[in-house]
Amino acid sequence: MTPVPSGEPDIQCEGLVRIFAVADIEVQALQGLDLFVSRGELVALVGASGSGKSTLLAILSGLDMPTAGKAVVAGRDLPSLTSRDRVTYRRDVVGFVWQQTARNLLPYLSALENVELAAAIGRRPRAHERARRMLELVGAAELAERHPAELSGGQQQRVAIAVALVNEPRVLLADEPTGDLDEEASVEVLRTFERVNAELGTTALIVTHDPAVSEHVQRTVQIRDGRTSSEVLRWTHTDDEGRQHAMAEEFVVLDRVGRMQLPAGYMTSLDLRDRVRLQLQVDHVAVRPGHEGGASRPSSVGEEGADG
Ligand SMILES: Nc1ncnc2c1ncn2[C@@H]1O[C@H](COP(=O)(O)OP(=O)(O)OP(=O)(O)O)[C@@H](O)[C@H]1O
Repeated sequence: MTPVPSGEPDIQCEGLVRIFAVADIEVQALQGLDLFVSRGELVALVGASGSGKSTLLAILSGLDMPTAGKAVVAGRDLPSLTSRDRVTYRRDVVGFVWQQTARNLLPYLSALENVELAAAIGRRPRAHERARRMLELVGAAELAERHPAELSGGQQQRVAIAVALVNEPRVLLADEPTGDLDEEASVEVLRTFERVNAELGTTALIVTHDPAVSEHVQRTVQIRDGRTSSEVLRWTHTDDEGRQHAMAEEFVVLDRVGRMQLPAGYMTSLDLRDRVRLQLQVDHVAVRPGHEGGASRPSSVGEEGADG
């Protein structure tokens, strides 16, 4: 596989399309999705049920192939990987944490044995020491000898993070890792993601419905109808007196050809539908309903400014 060029984002999706054919019907699960995640970033992906989150994760984890578009993870061009490359990719490049704890851990092995087994499959030397170190990192050192049935849901997910990271993957993918947990356990698991991201610098993408996630990540990306629609960026601002303030701002995602998604609430409140009028102002673009004042008249080719 090709070496990773430095400075490239760890996850690059451009114009990603995934169409499922069910009987005579085609379902467009991803409709030209763009997503870039830099090396070492911790990003949450949120979106309504059916918006395409799991489809994206299946592609990024090497389980599914896109119908069209670009998907590059840690320098690996996913659509062009052979089935053999795919095995190496899944073993060495990406780690996973799934919602269902049973999918993450083997029930008849202790926490430590689960992590050791993953290290052995990854053919890593000193599997035992590595596994112990990983359990320490996720705050589960004292749980090493317990079997999954003897651990709470949150503890199981922390051990699952140790399993996912023991082979030092470049990218960690998590699908609803807090989906089955109560609020307290969710926070504990999200803090663990923050800690491993800070200490190991692993790039992480967490798919979630959990509204608490945004406080634990640098960026929350919203996906709607198979495309990224908005992003919330978070940062810490230090004022003149040295006090630190948590800041957040939401942006709408604009792709390279100028497409964006208006928030559903804006469309409803101004009854924006079918077509709209755009007007270029000095420092912004105005969007107005296209169906007022005889507006539904189609503008002729070459007519400047649909606002007339
Ligand atoms: N194997 C499949 N065959 C047919 N349609 C599929 C398949 N997988 C997903 N879809 C469809 O693609 C769309 C996106 O589904 P996906 O599971 O990616 O959404 P999601 O955002 O992960 O939803 P949820 O939050 O409920 O898990 C949906 O309309 C879904 O019905």
